[in-house]
Amino acid sequence: MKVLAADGISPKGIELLQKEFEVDVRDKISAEELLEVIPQYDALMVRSASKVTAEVINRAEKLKIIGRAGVGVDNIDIPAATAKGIIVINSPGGNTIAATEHTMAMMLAMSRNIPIANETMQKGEWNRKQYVGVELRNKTLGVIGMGRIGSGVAKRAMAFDMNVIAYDPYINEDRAKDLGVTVGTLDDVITQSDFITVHMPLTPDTKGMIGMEQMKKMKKGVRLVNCARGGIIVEEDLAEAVKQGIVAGAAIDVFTSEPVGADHPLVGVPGIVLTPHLGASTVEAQVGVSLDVSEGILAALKGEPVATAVNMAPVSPQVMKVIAPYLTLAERLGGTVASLAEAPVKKVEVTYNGEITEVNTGMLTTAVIKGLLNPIMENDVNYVNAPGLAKERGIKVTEVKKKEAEDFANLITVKADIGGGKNLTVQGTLFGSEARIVRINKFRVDVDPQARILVCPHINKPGVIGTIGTFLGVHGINISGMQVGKTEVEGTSLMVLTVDHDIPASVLKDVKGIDGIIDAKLVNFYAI
Ligand SMILES: NC(=O)c1ccc[n+]([C@@H]2O[C@H](COP(=O)([O-])OP(=O)(O)OC[C@H]3O[C@@H](n4cnc5c(N)ncnc54)[C@H](O)[C@@H]3O)[C@@H](O)[C@H]2O)c1
Ligand SMILES: O=C(O)CC[C@@H](O)C(=O)O
Repeated sequence: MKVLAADGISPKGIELLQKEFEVDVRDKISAEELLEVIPQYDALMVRSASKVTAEVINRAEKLKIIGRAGVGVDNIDIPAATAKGIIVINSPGGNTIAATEHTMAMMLAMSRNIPIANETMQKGEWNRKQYVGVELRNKTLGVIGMGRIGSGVAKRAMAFDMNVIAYDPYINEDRAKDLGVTVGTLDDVITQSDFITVHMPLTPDTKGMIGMEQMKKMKKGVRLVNCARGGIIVEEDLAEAVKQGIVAGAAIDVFTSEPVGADHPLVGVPGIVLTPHLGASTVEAQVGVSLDVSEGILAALKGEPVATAVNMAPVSPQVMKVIAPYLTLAERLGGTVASLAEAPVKKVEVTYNGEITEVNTGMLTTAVIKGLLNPIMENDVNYVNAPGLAKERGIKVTEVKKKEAEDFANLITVKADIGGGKNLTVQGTLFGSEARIVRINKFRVDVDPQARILVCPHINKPGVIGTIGTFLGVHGINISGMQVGKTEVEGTSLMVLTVDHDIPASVLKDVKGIDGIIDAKLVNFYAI
């Protein structure tokens, strides 16, 4: 498999990927070049420079995952990726400290005139009177967006003896109070703050949130900081407000359109400090984000779920710890159902019993659907596209949770409605860390869902098992394991043979013709 690492990704993550995959590193790649080369790649890693548009995504032929070495995924067309079943991951925390510290650096640099003082001194000037600054102590800092970076900035600002007032419509008020932050409305922040810093993504709600109208309501001498996304503060309005003295100063790291040239409205305005999107540019953060996305890409290319996928329901690390051991089992139960079903599955009910019901099992249900669809779909089915594909095919999926354990501490039951009043049920559990299928329809079994299994309901009479063994042997198919159902149902039993070789359709047809064999279905776990 091939990975393209664009935009100057730190070598640490690339080294990790190179152990398993071929990695092409293109620190600078134009939009045209990206379009041209994308069909070759299974995974793409970018920072903020490359725009992964719908056109790039639709041109991709093998792409399975896009890794954003950073937080903001606004340079990736997520709906286009989701529609194609491409996982998009980011590094939600890898550069938090870097961006937090950059915000503090910008706030201090702006309030103490450091950039201009340095610039003039480098020219041999000694201007002490001209560059008198203001202190942070006892000032009110308004934080808009109290997520990872906003909270980090608030905490640090309090160490500078600032009062912090925050606005975030989705804020966890208890956490804000624990931090010692006052929670207010947007208007409170705008009218009461001496410094205002924004830390939210660029969305239709946040775009242009701070323009001339808001700036005119602000305290005289207010200073603004934007290390989040260009466009949250209207650039032309900010330039004008600083020129007119409505706003005393600004420190801006991010821009509506990057890179920025000398013609940008904020360039050359005295009182405005600019940096070229350096918020995440520390050695530590670049190593962090590079490792985060590389680990995600490694997992995704092995078909494992990635907790940092942004186009899937988020799964917390705590929940992931509980459900991770069951993912393969769930997928194999789905695959077993697909292989045993005589007709298209119309409905799937996944029932969870036992302790596992205490966490969100949504991802396990997706794993069941992934396993159910993978053997029958041309294209790869993954955690991103499985729910949508099931819906497209009219398969209704429901989840049931029963806290009480049955015979096993935890049990997953997949019941499929295959129409005509017929159902198919497969149950599985974990014995330690080992997956086991413990029931197929009414038959109690103990099957290791590995390699290939041949599932044969048969009449419980002498000679049937021997005949099938000899028949497969004649066709060069070795049996490496065998299980006969522990229950007999109306004179029938279930035989599950682990076979070392694929069974051609013609041989399978003949197996079905053996006296006493009711049916024979191959479950090939390599294809699930
Ligand atoms: N300059 C850089 O290099 C750099 C580096 C890292 C992150 N960032 C950017 O910083 C921003 C914040 O990153 P984070 O990691 O703290 O994200 P986060 O997801 O932890 O926090 C974002 C916060 O914004 C809040 N929010 C959303 N809509 C809002 C609205 N309408 N009004 C107020 N608050 C709103 C959310 O509730 C959330 O708490 C992102 O845009 C990210 O891309 C920039
Ligand atoms: O890649 C970068 O350096 C910028 C990253 C930053 O904007 C982010 O959203 O994480």
